[in-house]
Amino acid sequence: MTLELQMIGTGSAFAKTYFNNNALLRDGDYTLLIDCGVTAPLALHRLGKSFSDVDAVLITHIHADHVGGLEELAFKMKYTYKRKIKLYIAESLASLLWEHSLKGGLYQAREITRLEDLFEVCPLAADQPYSISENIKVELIPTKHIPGKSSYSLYINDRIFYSSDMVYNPELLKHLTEKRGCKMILHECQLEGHGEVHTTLDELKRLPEEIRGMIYLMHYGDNKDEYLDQTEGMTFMEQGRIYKL
Ligand SMILES: O=c1ccn([C@@H]2O[C@@H]3COP(=O)(O)O[C@H]3[C@H]2O)c(=O)[nH]1
Ligand SMILES: [Zn+2]
Ligand SMILES: [Zn+2]
Repeated sequence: MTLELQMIGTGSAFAKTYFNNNALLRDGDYTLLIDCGVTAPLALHRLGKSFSDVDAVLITHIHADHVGGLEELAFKMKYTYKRKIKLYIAESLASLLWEHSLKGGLYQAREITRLEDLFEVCPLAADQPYSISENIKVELIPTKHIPGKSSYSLYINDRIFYSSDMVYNPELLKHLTEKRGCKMILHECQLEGHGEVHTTLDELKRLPEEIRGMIYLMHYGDNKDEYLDQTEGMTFMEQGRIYKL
């Protein structure tokens, strides 16, 4: 079965010409939303879609470009579509997501007091594969992003690495490609400046050619087009395009 990946956004946190870096991963009729940032509702709308098309959501970490659309998702599911979808999230992040991010907007005395009142919460342990649908298997890989805060990359079906937000980690990319059969790398990419909490394009350019050939760049800034001929064989992911995996 061929999976389809469609980035509803490919932008960095504060990009304005691209939506937040969130994705739809489709397995036939089943649709997993990977991260749900502030711009996710509008991004879906622009593609002629809505949260009614989503069967489950997976969260990589708690930044607004990855979770800021969950309040709308939760309210729409509860009051409009009247269904509780699965929320896949690292066990270390579930209570933080509620207490530090969603409770302020979603809490309603008696009716909505916990994340479980809105979602079927599926806590994921790191470094273990989970079956999400018939043909989607996901493993969370803890990766460094913000000091002192947990953040996760995804390893999908033992062949696709989805970095989400992370600092440069060439050893991990080498390990995945050399020892774990990784064939495709969807990697965040900061175009300019120092990669204090992200991975820069200059850092990715240092990788061996055979790894660069597997890399699709995402989470980039508004001026991506200035870098089209400076990627050393890496490919910019296009927002909205459907990729067959
Ligand atoms: O120590 C910090 C923490 C945060 N930030 C900015 O806030 C953004 C939050 O979302 P993001 O993780 O996609 O990108 C982050 C950066 O743009 C930063 O530059 N340095
Ligand atoms: Zn981000
Ligand atoms: Zn982040």
